[in-house]
Amino acid sequence: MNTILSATNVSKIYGKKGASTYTAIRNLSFSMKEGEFIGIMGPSGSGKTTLLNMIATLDPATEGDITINGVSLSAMDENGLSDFRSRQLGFIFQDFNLLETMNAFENIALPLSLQHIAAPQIQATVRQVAGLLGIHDILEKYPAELSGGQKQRTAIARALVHNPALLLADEPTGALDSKNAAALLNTLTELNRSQNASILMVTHDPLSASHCSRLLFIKDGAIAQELHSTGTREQFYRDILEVLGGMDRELVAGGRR
Ligand SMILES: Nc1ncnc2c1ncn2[C@@H]1O[C@H](COP(=O)(O)OP(=O)(O)OP(=O)(O)O)[C@@H](O)[C@H]1O
Repeated sequence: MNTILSATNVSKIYGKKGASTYTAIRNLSFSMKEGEFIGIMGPSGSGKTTLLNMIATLDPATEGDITINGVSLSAMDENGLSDFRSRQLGFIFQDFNLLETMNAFENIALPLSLQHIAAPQIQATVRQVAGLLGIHDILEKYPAELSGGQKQRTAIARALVHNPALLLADEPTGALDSKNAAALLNTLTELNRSQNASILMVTHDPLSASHCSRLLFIKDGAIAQELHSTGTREQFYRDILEVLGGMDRELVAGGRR
């Protein structure tokens, strides 16, 4: 299996040298194979969003390098990164980020329209992805006319339509009720299994995390622990709670020192 993502000795230091600086990610390395569903967990302020932003090509690493689909991010300039982002990455945001003035079809088509792909091909691709997500009958509707679940499926379709190498999700269930959260996680799991989609998801929620095949626990900007799903999802959920309990106990003990 191909390596889809590798981070090598990556550090992120906020602030200018000489002035006060803060090391949010320190010398972190990991790699991800095509078709993995990786979750990133960790306490507030541990560096999860910082790491995701670097992988998303939105913020450069201060040290080290990130390679996605064989391409080194540090070797590209702003234009190269922007082009790479729109072709190789798919984003699922907590609040969907659908454009209210466009209907579902146009929202889903956006990544393809930006790449100037011909209209007949856009039609065919959007309809195929909409079929995969069961939303082919709502394509003419505007976001205001969609249910929460339909908005979420539209957002996933938009993240997938250009067949990205890597799907990035930041707390994707954060704004959803438990029914829609479960539906979203089932959809991601299904995409991972049936389409071999590579998914990297930041989450605080142990239940969401239990859908992943592997979890990285970040603490103080470094990987403190890794957990693989080997048995059932229920067992994985229990293992996650155990690790989180251990991290909480350490934090409390650290606070008492
Ligand atoms: N632009 C910035 N300048 C300075 N420090 C920053 C900046 N962005 C983040 N930080 C600091 O880096 C650390 C990691 O932040 P980050 O947002 O990555 O944490 P997180 O794990 O995603 O937290 P949360 O779970 O609360 O979203 C925090 O201590 C934060 O204050």
